[in-house]
Amino acid sequence: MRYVVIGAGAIGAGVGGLLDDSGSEVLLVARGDHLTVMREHGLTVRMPDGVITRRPDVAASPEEVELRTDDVLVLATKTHQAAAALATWADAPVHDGGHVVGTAGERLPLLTALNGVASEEIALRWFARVYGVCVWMPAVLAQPGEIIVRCAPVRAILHAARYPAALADDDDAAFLRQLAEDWGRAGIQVPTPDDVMPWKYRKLVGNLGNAVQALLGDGSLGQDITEAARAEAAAIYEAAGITMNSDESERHSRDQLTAAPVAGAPERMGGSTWQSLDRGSGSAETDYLNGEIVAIAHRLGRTAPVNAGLAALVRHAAAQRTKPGAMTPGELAQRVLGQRGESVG
Ligand SMILES: CC(C)(CO)C(=O)C(=O)O
Repeated sequence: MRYVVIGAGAIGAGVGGLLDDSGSEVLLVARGDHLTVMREHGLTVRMPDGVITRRPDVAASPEEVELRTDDVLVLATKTHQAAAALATWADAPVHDGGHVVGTAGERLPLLTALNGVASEEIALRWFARVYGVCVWMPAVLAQPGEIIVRCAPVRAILHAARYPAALADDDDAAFLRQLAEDWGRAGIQVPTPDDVMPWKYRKLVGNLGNAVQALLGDGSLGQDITEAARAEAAAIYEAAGITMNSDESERHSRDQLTAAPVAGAPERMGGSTWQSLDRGSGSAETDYLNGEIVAIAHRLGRTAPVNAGLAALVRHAAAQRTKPGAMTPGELAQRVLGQRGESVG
């Protein structure tokens, strides 16, 4: 199988670089300076236990790629960019023996390696075979062409399953076995639960703190605000009848993921929302993290003011290209908790 990674940022290029290094065929789709550097100098992945520089194939768009029937598409953009990326790739022709045998949307499996719980439904609009992925991979795009992967020897844990789970058949099981084998050689564990969504809903609760970390610049601050966002999510999940994995099973599944210092890594590094603000990218995926809780609440005729407040502040910070850490814990608590509490850090 060849892995075509659409959106080769921290997660996509991290996975792609490791797969390429362990003998899988890889093609990375990226843009801007990151693409230029990878084209000219290759992709460098720094890890706690070593550095690799690889030269996987790279491309900017489907026009530069001849898709094949053994391709697997790995979507690794942020969720707010997913629809545009998938619409670009869905109609790309797939070739076999010199003939076009269909489109990517009809023929190729698509993995949604993104945070949040929305990308699977988004993908079904264009792709017939969707596999949801719950991504645990602490990684940073440190500079164009260079990714920091922070864990060793296991680099990442990516639970994967057919979406929707009820469609899973023997072909899906065989495909996921092959995937787990290829990715396992790269140090990426791929557990294959029957249904990945309880994992993704649990991970989403963890990711509700990304906004707080990005706004305050430091994940150890504003714990009370993060807890309030998570408590609000738990109440909304319960009201909506959404099941998620227990804290214990999640902790247990991540037992083998150990972060360690990486030589040459920037001193200050945060999660994905922190990285979006730090890069001044103009947008962040918070509307699909904290905003997902707001959407579930609205579906029930309720509100989720803490998560709505965090999402609005990150939207504003991203649009203004404000760097992480522009707010104090007290200011943030005042804005999102109001009279309910005052964060002291
Ligand atoms: C926790 C982590 C780093 C794991 O993949 C993540 O989900 C994020 O940065 O958003």
